[in-house]
Amino acid sequence: MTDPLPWLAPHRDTPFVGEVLVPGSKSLTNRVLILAALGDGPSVITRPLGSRDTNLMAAALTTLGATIERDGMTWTVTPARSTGADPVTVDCGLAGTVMRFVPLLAALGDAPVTFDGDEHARVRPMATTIATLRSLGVEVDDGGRGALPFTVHGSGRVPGGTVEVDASASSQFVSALLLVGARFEQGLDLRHTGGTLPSMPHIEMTVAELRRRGVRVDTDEPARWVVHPGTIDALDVEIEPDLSNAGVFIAGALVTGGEVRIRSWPRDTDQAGDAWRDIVPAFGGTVTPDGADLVFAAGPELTGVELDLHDVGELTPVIAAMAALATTPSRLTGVAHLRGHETDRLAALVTEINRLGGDAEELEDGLLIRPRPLHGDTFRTYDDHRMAHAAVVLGLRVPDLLVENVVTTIKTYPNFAPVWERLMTAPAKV
Ligand SMILES: O=C(O)C1=C[C@@H](OP(=O)(O)O)[C@@H](O)[C@H](O)C1
Ligand SMILES: C=C(OP(=O)(O)O)C(=O)O
Repeated sequence: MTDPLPWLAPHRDTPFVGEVLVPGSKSLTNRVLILAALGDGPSVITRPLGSRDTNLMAAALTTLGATIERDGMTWTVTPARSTGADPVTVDCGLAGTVMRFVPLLAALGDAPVTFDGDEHARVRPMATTIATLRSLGVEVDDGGRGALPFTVHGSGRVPGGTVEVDASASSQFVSALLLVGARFEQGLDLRHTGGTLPSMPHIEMTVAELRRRGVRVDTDEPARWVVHPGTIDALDVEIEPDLSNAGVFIAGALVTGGEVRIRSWPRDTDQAGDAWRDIVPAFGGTVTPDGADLVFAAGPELTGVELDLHDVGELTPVIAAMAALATTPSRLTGVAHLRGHETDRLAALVTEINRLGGDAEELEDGLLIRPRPLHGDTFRTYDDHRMAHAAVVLGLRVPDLLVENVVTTIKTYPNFAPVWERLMTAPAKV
């Protein structure tokens, strides 16, 4: 879905003071959907995220034989009784979790499954998925491209055992294997062999969700995971609010000198977005628990930051927007792998911040941002929801900023633009 007309981002000269309950977590919803589809009985998911990425995941699992009944904010997932053998196609859109996780499930079935996605999905790193499947003895026809589209020819069983992956381009290659490892005949003994491993909280989330469903996962050695073969228990769960997406509202409060209450912030969570509790003080702001909520408030000055974002790379675009509006320079490192995200986020952020008159520079593994007065222009979003989030944060302080294709935010946040407009155009509270 694309918007033909650029959207004028709300701008304000007064502090934004408000509260928001963000929709459910993408990463949790898509893991819980997969584990429910592999479970030993039906599972009920409450407050799932209903966005493009999770709808694509639900459609993919349905294509592979699961049944998903939706009743408002409750989805009931019944695993496939038996999979057919007729060829089927899965649309991955631009969703990393669909393109990396679902091919491993396809390997467990009998039907040839062809995976494809958006134009840009065809350049996202997928060679590790293809190599992994082949090392597990699964036939993959990729026409020699090492990328989407490709067809997985499952044979109904995967012996499993020892597997080595280089997941330096994405933690999702590890999570994909862990999610299905218990269903391999010998389980899985997985080692990451690459130099760096990004997004560790996302891998920890995968392990935690497996353990909650009775799967034995040993993590005694760094970069090694042993998943014991066995069943995956069905489990009814409620999905936590998406803390990464909460970041755009937190940034809105910080760049306007205001305050935002994020409702129902989970006290104990595996989400990468929990890192906002540490990032906000680095920008000079404060974080105060209040009942089930967290209140994030601006400090006297929005100071620049030196942050290694290796573990929480998906927060980078919004942090970069805040950095461009700060009073001192910022250095963001540890995120070379962002070049393989929805777009090359390092190049995109430099181009778009500098289009507004900013001074951003690409580093080998991150960004250097020196604040400068910015002017309005059309901020390109490259079909990347988080580039749109960066744009609207900048628009709060930069007049006449137009956001190209703001609707791209439906990837992880239905209705984002109207919600943002309503909150950000509300009168200042006194
Ligand atoms: O497993 C997941 O749910 C995710 C893992 C991370 O991917 P990378 O390790 O590729 O950054 C993250 O950035 C992405 O938004 C979601
Ligand atoms: C990198 C992201 O998404 P994906 O799951 O498509 O990799 C993201 O949401 O920032």
